[in-house]
Amino acid sequence: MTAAAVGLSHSPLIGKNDPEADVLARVGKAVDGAKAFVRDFDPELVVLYAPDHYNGFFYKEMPPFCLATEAHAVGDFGSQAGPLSVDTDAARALAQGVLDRGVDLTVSARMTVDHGFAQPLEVLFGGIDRVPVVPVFVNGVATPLGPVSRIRALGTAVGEAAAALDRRVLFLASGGLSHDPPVPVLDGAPPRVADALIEGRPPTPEQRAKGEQRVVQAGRDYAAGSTAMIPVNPAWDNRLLDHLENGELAEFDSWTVAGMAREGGGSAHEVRSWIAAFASLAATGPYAMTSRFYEPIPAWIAGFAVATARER
Ligand SMILES: O=C(O)/C=C/c1cccc(O)c1O
Ligand SMILES: [Fe+2]
Repeated sequence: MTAAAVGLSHSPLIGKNDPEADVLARVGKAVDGAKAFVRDFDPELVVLYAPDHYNGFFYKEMPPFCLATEAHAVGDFGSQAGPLSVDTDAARALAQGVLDRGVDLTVSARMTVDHGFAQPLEVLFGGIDRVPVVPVFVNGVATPLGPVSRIRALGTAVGEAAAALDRRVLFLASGGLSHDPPVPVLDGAPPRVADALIEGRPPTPEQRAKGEQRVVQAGRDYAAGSTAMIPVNPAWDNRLLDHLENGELAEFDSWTVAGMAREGGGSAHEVRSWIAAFASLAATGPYAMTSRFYEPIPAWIAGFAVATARER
């Protein structure tokens, strides 16, 4: 088995609320580097760790993580809609392998995903149906959240199970780093919002457009500095990237949910996808980070990072 990893921040505001041209050019160069890395690695299977933003997972049942044997994207914020090219046999094998290793994985035979999954597949592969993929939802938004050590355990178990597949496997992380977008919170929500977060009734096109416009406006406010949201935290983000680069994954076990939210904002928990992906790569052997890009981009409500890594 050969393994590699890519971490890529997502933002639904890309292309809708863009920063200055020089920032865009630097991001474009980093993304082009990641694309070349992926092309060169030529994965036979992508294990994609990503969060959801109340499009697929709701409080009626909210697992800490869940692996899909089939998945379709809703197409929020203009992302691609439709079925993902899930490798169902590989997904079943990984699910069994993770459960055999004592991690209580939930499985979905019809997962609904949003831009968190669609965007990295579109950016790196040109579409959500171009490469065999095993989607793994990692809750990074809906509290309560469990200890980060369990995410590391999930990533390790997936990596060990993937090693048995004897294929070129790319572990791909979508999300984070520090950011505090206006994703709704159940605690204290008015009854109508609480009901939507619990039941997950699909929004009408008008409701979806209104919700998306709210996020676009929040990005404008964030960029203008006139907001109550927790600012992007480059020091915290770079500490995370340092630990990933140095293979110090056990360091994350002492990171607390409250501390992460305080330092990185309500959606900083999306870094769980990164921790899972790098734990998977580490489980296959020693690795080296081969590229690392970071920039705070308030217009996208994102501590925006792109990193690539492969086994030594
Ligand atoms: O409201 C949403 O669905 C998502 C918002 C958002 C904004 C910026 C960065 C992210 O990672 C997000 O999920
Ligand atoms: Fe997100």
